[in-house]
Amino acid sequence: MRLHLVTDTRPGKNPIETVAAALKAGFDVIQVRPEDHVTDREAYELTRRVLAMCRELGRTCLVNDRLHIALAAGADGGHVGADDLPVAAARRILGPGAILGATARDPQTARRAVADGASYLGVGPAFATTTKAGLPAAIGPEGVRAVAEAVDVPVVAIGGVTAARAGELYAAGAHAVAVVGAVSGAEDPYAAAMEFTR
Ligand SMILES: Cc1ncc(COP(=O)(O)OP(=O)(O)O)c(N)n1
Ligand SMILES: Cc1ncsc1CCOP(=O)(O)O
Ligand SMILES: [Mg+2]
Repeated sequence: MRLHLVTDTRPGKNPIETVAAALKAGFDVIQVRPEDHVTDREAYELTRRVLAMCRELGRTCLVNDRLHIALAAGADGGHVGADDLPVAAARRILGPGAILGATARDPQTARRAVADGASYLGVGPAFATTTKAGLPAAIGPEGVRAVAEAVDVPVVAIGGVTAARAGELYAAGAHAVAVVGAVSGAEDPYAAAMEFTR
């Protein structure tokens, strides 16, 4: 699970086209991240389509925030952060076998999340991003390293990740990087995704 694509469901974006490009380029994990304006029905239908695409290639499909949709669609797991269900509650809902990601920006939060049942940590924003508003300052590769050294689960660096800068994050101990804009905002999403797999 070294390359995660997180879907972009903002108006004007085409998440299915971006997911297809990322899968073709070799991304291992797709996280369906429905924006707030997306209804549960739409999020469910998007997840079913993405899951079918992942299943064909043996890749992993996760759902951000909306764990009932992860369960209903039969996805591999979900991801929660500070404004979502607590990690322990999310684990109870998803069950022991599911993949459960949790957001952590510092070692203390990271250790707590792992103790509560997280199977990987989403860590960031690694670099400045315009994709999500209201985030704290970027923690940089050194912030990612601090979390990676504190836990024994995979760390997934997120936020402002480009193909050019992914190497710094792997070098800092990130097991994987998660990407939104660098692929979904590209004129040619497949070419952009291939930059990562190269
Ligand atoms: C891999 C990964 N890491 C972090 C996040 C962010 O989750 P969260 O803090 O709950 O913010 P939202 O994505 O829900 O806006 C993530 N989605 N994936
Ligand atoms: C959801 C989220 N959580 C922290 S940064 C981020 C958005 C990352 O998007 P991008 O890859 O376009 O910077
Ligand atoms: Mg969330």
